[in-house]
Amino acid sequence: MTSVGIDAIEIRTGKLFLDLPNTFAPVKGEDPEKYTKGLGLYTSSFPDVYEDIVTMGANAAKSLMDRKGLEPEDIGRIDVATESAFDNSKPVSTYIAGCLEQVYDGDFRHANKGERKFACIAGTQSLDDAYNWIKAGRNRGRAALVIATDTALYERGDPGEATQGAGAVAMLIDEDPDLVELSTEQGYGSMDETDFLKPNQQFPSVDGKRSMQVYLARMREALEDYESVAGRTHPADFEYIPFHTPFPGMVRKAALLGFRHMSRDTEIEDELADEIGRQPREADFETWDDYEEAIRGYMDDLKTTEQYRDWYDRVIDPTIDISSRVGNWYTGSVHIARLSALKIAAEEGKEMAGKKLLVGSYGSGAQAEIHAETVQDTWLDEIDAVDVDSQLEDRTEITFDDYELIHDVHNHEKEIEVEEFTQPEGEFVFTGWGRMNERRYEYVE
Ligand SMILES: CC(=O)SCCNC(=O)CCNC(=O)[C@H](O)C(C)(C)COP(=O)(O)OP(=O)(O)OC[C@H]1O[C@@H](n2cnc3c(N)ncnc32)[C@H](O)[C@@H]1OP(=O)(O)O
Repeated sequence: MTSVGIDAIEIRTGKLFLDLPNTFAPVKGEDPEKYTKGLGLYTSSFPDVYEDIVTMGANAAKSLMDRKGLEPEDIGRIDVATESAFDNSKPVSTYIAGCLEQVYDGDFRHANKGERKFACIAGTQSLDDAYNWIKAGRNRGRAALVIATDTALYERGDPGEATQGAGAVAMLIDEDPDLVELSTEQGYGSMDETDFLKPNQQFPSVDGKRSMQVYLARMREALEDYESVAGRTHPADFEYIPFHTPFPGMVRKAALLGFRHMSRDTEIEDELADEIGRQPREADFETWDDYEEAIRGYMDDLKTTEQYRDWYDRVIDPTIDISSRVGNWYTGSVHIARLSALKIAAEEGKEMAGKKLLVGSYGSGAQAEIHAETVQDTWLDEIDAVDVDSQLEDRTEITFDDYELIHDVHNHEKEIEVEEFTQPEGEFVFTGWGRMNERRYEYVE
C-alpha cells in the first residue's frame, strides 16, 4: 500500500501582533491573567493593510514550493480551506493560483482547485480530499497543495475578540511523505449544532460557552468512533496529541477528558485509585446529575495528579506553544499544533521517527475528527527547514489604537484608508479591486 501524508509544511503569519495581557486586557479593564493563565494566550497575529487570506496563503505556498523545488506542473490539486472567504462563487484557490502563476514558469491549468468549508475542520477535510485523491490513483504522480488560511476576527466587543488571529498553513500532500503518514483509520463526531456560524455575515455569531461544550462532546464521539476501527487508545500510545486550538485553555479541557477516557480500565486508573478513587461509572448513579457531579469531582482531582501533569507536560504542552503566540488561525489551527509539537521535539533532540501522533480536529457547526499519524524518518530535515521563529519575531507590534484601525481595515462593511504598518518585500500583496469587484494582487520584489 502506498503511504500518503504530509510531505512539507510552511506557515505565514499576519505581520502585526497585539500583546493581549499588556495592551488589550488593560483597555478592556480585564485582568491580564485571564489571557496568560485562563485562555493561555500571549499575543495574536493580525494582517497588515495589504495582507489577507489570499496573500497569506500564497506566501506560505510560495515558501513551500521554493523550498521543495516545485513548479506548477508538479501540483495536481490546490485545495483551500477557509472560513473567511470574501467570494461566494470564485474559490480562494483560484486567486492563490493566480498569484503563484505571476512568479513561476508554467501554470496550474490542469490542477483541480476547490474551496472547503466546515468551520475550522475544513483544513483537515482538505487533507482528506488530497489523501483520497492520491490513494485512488488519480494524481498522475503529482502532489496536492492544501492551504488553510484565515483571518479570525470577531465583532468589536464580542467575547471572541479575545481569541482572534490571522495566518495560513500550506501543506504538500504526497506519496512517501517526508513528514508524517496519515492513518486510514478515522473517527467522526458530527451533529447539527448552532454554536458558531456566519450566516451571510463577515463576523461570527458565537455562543462561546456552548461552542466549548460542543467541541468537547464531538471530540469525545470522534475518539470513540476512531477506537471502533483502530482499537482502544492508551495515553502511552502517542508522543503528541495536537488538538484544534482556538486558544490553549480549550486544549487543556480536551486533554483532561481525553486522558480520563484513555486511562479508563487501564493500569493508570488502578495506580491512581488510592489517591483519587476510581472513575465514576454511570451505572453506579441514580441520576445523571449525581453522575455528572461525581465526574466533575474526579476530573478536578485527576488534573492535580503527577501522572496526569507529567503526561500533559510531555504530550500536550508542546502542541500549544505557537498558538499561544499567534491566536486562532481557524482552519490552520490544528496544523499549527502539530508543527508546534514537532518543532519542540526537534529543539529537544527527540527521536521521533516511527512515533505516533493522534490528531484531533474540530469545526463548529459541528464536527470533530480524529486520526493518527506516523512520523517519518526524514521528519527532522523538514521541521528544521520551516521558518517559524523568525516570522514570529519579525512581526510588528501594534497599539490598541492601531488594532482598532486594522480591525476596521479588514471589516468588509467599512471603507477606511490606513497607512501600512510594515514595508512589503518579496511577497504577494493586495492592491485593490478590479472592474468586477474582484480582489487584485501582485508580487512585490
Ligand atoms: C471558534 C472555534 O474554534 S470553536 C471552539 C471554542 N470557541 C471559541 O473560540 C469561541 C470564541 N471565543 C469566545 O467566545 C470567548 O473568547 C471564550 C468563550 C473562549 C472566553 O470567553 P470570556 O467570557 O471572554 O472569558 P472567561 O471569563 O470565560 O475566561 C476565560 C478563562 O479564563 C479564566 N480566567 C478569567 N480571569 C482569570 C484570571 N484573572 N486568572 C486566571 N484565569 C482567569 C476563566 O476562568 C476561564 O477559564 P475556564 O473556562 O477554565 O473557567
